Amino acid sequence: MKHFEANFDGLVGPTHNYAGLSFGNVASFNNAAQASNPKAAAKQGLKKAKSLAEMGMVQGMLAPQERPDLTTLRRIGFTGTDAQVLKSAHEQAPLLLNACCSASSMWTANAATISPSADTRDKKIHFTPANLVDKLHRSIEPITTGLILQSTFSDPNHFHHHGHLPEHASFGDEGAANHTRMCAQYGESGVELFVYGQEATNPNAPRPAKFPARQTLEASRAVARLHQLNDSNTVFIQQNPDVIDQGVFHNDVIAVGNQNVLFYHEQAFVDTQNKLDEIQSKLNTESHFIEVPTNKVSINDAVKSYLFNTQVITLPSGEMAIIAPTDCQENPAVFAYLNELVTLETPIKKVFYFDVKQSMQNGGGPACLRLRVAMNQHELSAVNQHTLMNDQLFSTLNQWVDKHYRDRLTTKDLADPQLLIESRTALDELTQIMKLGSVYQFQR
Ligand SMILES: N=C(N)NCCC[C@H](NC(=O)CCC(=O)O)C(=O)O
Repeated sequence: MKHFEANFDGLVGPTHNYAGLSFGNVASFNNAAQASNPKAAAKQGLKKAKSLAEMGMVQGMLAPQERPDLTTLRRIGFTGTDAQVLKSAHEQAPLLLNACCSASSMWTANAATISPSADTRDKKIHFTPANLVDKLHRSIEPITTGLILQSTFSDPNHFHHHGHLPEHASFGDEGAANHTRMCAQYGESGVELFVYGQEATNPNAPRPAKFPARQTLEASRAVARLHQLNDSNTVFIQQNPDVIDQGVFHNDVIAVGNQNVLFYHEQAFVDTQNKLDEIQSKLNTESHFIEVPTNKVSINDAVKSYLFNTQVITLPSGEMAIIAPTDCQENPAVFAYLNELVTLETPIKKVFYFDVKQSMQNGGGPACLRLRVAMNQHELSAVNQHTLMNDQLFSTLNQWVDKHYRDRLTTKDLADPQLLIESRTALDELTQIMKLGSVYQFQR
């Protein structure tokens, strides 16, 4: 049976803005308080998704979350009409209002961890929404994420949905941004790499000194248990705490895998050689470990350009390609490295560049914008077909963006009651376009 990797990109929501909410994420901090362009952001994302579909990839879209999040604002004590809630939050606690308005669900690499049916004991695809507890604005995502995933992958014969992990720092979980899977073919059992930033329950284990380590080993192990994986198809690897302190807030900022390729920076991990040996011993195919040395690409250049937040995809021809942000073209060291990479003896033969600058300015590159689901033809038939990218969905969603999105937004605009109305109107229409049912609180 045919099997492949599908990518589900996050549709950028109407409140996309720069609020400097992510301590440890250099771009988010540096661009705080700049004006954003939600319309351009959504269109950049749609263009990337459509281009991958045109390359012959299976491409889906995941709906954004409801923002401003009035449910959370009421939960923390703001009362009255919706407009009054926004006004008093703006006056009394503007930073909390910003957190409740972030369009951060666009980075669907953080939506969940997914294990394909080839790896799991019950032979179903497993989904665990990430609790994202390290950041307030992201910790309010998992319940709606679960609902959106369930309405996208609804057939219980194929899809096994779990709740998010306990909402405590010991179980900090950032989803697929700290998880990658290696395999020979997508439909064959593979090895799932869980990359964690710290061991929460072991105070003597290494951890970063300056910035938070968002993913814990305890969370990674819990997800592996829930997903019915075992020792022979998992490897747990610690991220190098020194690079977290240089702005590598997720593993997908420093490493990415696809099939038998692991593309990573020399400084990405702790105990690198032993971990590579463990991966190779558990994998039933010859691996290509493509290690990028510091003397070719510094950590600073990797963080600025997002060289590793690229998608490594297998094209229908069997060749691999890298989907990179245009920022990689603009960085001389990184551009030179990529030009050299395609000439080397590795499966990666092409690089395609995409302008996703609206997302990059908040620290989200091409790989942050997508959630990978390895699946077979039967499983794909069981997916909500209205979420799959094609000419029609592309043009419908572009028109929908043109109709509802602003082309300029600052944090000052977030209390505007009109923005709430615009967002709800847009999302209500979107649930009809994508046949999602009532996934939002305002629809319930
Ligand atoms: N690497 C992956 N997979 N995802 C990138 C997530 C970026 C996101 N930025 C933000 O949430 C910034 C929001 C703001 O500052 O307005 C984050 O830090 O969680």
